[in-house]
Parts: sequence; C-alpha cells; structure tokens
Amino acid sequence: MNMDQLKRQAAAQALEQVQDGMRLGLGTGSTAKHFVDLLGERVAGGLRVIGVPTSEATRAQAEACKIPLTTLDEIDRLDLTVDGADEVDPALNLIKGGGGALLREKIVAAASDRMIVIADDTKWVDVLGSFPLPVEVVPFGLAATQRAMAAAFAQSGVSGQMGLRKGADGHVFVTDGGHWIVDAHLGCITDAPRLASLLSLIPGVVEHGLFIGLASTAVLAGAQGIRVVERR
Ligand SMILES: O=C(CO)[C@H](O)[C@H](O)COP(=O)(O)O
Repeated sequence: MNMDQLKRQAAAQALEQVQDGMRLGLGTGSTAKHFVDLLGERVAGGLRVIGVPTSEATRAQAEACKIPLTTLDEIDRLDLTVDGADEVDPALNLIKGGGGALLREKIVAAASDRMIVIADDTKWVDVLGSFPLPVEVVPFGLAATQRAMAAAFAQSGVSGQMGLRKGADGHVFVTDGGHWIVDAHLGCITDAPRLASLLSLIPGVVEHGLFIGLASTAVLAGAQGIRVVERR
C-alpha cells in the first residue's frame, strides 16, 4: 500500500466517528483532503453534518463535495475536528502548518470538543522537531520577530536556522490570513509546551505550529495496519 492509500485508510477510520448532526472542523492537507472527500460521499448518501473549513483550499473542496458549511461566528462549538499533522509525539502534541494553514487549524481545533489527527505512521515521532516548526508572523518587523524567536528558542534549550517560506513560484508564501511563515529547523524540541508558551508571547508571532493538548486521538496508518492512540 502506498503513502496516499495509507492516508486514505486513516481518513476512513476517522470517518467512523462522525455521527448524524455533528458540527465538524475540516482540516487541511493531503490526508485531510481524503477525509473531506469521503465525508462528501457520506453527505451525498444522506448524512447530515455541517463543517467549518480550516483553509480556503478545504472550503473549495468541501463546497465541490456539497458539504454544508458554516463559520465560528455562526456557531459556538464544534463536536469534532479531523485534521492531519506533520509530526505527532506520544503525548499527542503536534507540529502542524506544513500546508500553511496552522492559524485557522488551531482556532478550529480549540473550538472543538475533540480533535482526531489522521496520518500515515511516518508522522509518529518520539520527540517533535525534525520537521521544521512553522511560525506564522506579520510581515512588519520581521527581523525583530525573528530575533525574539531566537531568544525563545534559546530559553527553551533549542536552536536552529530560520527560513522565510517561499511558494512554488519563488515568491514569499502568504497565508490565508495574509501573513508570512518562518520555518524553524530545530531538530529536537525537548520541551514543546515551554517553547509554545514562549513563542505565544512574541508580538509579531500570530500563531505557531505547536499544537499542545489539542489532539484527543491519533489514527496512524502503516504497513502493519491502523493504530489508534488516545491522549491520556
Ligand atoms: O498542518 C497542516 C496544514 O497546515 C497539515 O495537516 C499537515 O501539513 C499535514 O499535511 P499532509 O496530510 O499533507 O501530510
């Protein structure tokens, strides 16, 4: 089974948790795309749900699948969010934002009673940080923000190169919120909750890709089958 088939398997497993009438957060990325696709099939078959997309890309896909959509201005809570991740650790802390949607993804996850992370099992790590940590920043004062980020890294015992994310066209990548993303190559984030708190204090940081205590379940698909891990 190839990687894409594993992602679809994880998505299909998470879909089993969806019940009629649920309000759903719809994630972003190649794995979440499978979930939205499969959800669309169920909706076409009569399942009644309403979704909040975490990116313009997911909104477009959900609309094409005819999944009814709403916003967090119209409803206060979501029952369940299903989203992918770039890394998942044993505490179910995550690195997210490889697809650039981390701000909306975190707002939606935080408004959800449950978050199921779906991934192929290469995303499972002992310690977060091999995947570059995405940090969404405002363009104004970028250098000052990066200096403050470097200080936060040092305070939490990590260091590494930072790079401003570029799109496929070579231009600076701009998020759905109109911000930029700095990817920090840290290697090994030994105290992710502390780093998350420190980054959140920096004025130019809009949001960072450390998702601490948000995921309740991880569904990981691998060659040996599907593993479901619950947060303790
Ligand atoms: O955080 C994300 C987007 O901002 C994605 O969920 C994450 O990058 C995983 O993507 P994929 O399922 O394509 O591996």
